Amino acid sequence: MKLEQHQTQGAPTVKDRVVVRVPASTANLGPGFDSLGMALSLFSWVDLRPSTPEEGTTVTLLGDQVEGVATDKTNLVYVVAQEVFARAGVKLPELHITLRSDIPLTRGLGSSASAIVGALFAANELIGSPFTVDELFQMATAEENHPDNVGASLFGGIIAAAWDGTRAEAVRLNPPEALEALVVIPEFELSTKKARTILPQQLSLKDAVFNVSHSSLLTAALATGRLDLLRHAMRDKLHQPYRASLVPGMDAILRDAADHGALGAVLSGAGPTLLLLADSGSSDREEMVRFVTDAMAAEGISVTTQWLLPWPHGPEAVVLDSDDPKFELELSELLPVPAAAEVVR
Ligand SMILES: Nc1ncnc2c1ncn2[C@@H]1O[C@H](COP(=O)(O)OP(=O)(O)OP(=O)(O)O)[C@@H](O)[C@H]1O
Ligand SMILES: N[C@@H](CCO)C(=O)O
Repeated sequence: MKLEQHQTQGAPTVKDRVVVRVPASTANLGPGFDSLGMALSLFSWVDLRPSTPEEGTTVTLLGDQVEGVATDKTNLVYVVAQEVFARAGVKLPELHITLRSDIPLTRGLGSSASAIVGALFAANELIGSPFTVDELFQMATAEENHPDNVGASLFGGIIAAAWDGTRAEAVRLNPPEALEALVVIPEFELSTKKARTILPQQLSLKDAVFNVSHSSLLTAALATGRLDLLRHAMRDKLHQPYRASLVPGMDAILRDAADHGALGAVLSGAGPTLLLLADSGSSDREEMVRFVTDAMAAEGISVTTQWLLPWPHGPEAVVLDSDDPKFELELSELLPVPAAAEVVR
């Protein structure tokens, strides 16, 4: 039966259920601090259904990676969804929220950005999509305070973005065909807040020029498929040198990864995950994994390594009426983890 009580005259018809799958992201790509991002083939899911005042708001968490996430109205997804409803003039104070994420929390793989983008996208779909994707991008950037992770999760592929505090702009690039990524995820968490506090407030002109030039070179290299330039172009003097003390083993990996088969290596977002890019046609995958595992073990840190692909799509959504035979299916049955073969660029 449809939830007629959520339809009011002149207001959009509220849907019964929306499930969204959103990709993870890696930000900065080295020199492109707060401006370059790439979506990755690792996912989180947001499932929204309107609830009643009697049932109230519920938050159900699925899987290990969302352990510890708030299950009351302080939950990021609830808060962001309410911002969408408020802006649209729709009242939906009670929600049934189900969250699954395969993106580890506070590791530099954009878990908060995927939750924000998932909440914005699902909430917008739930009330009949009053907002454009650009409007969602503006809201996501204001929420996260930088456009790199949210832009990648929202548009897919690689994005070059800028935010002046009022308006965000982004250009999406198709990832080069042969590009793949090895993520090296340490066992410890590092909050973005802590990893930003350690940054200096001022930079020398020399270091600023270094970053502007390398970020420009990297963007052009990615746009034209010049993978041979990544080793040179992915260097950074704005954030990584200052964050190195928070991630033991990082210096050695960034310095030597290219000698062990990587195209380039960087801190993923605010860390502590490290990202090594590779050429699927020529890189020695086993040697790369051995190298990073040994380098981190030498510092007493155990890591999980995972091979991922640049993911070309933003959020994908399924909108369901309560009389749909699929209505009771779990979110990852509606939107399963895609097979690698589905990555068509
Ligand atoms: N699926 C989710 N649902 C609700 N809240 C989430 C979810 N995923 C992440 N969060 C919130 O985001 C916080 C992590 O944000 P933080 O910016 O520190 O790390 P990150 O986004 O994983 O890394 P980075 O921004 O460096 O890529 C979590 O502690 C949690 O509060
Ligand atoms: N650009 C951001 C990404 C983390 O959210 C940073 O490096 O702090």
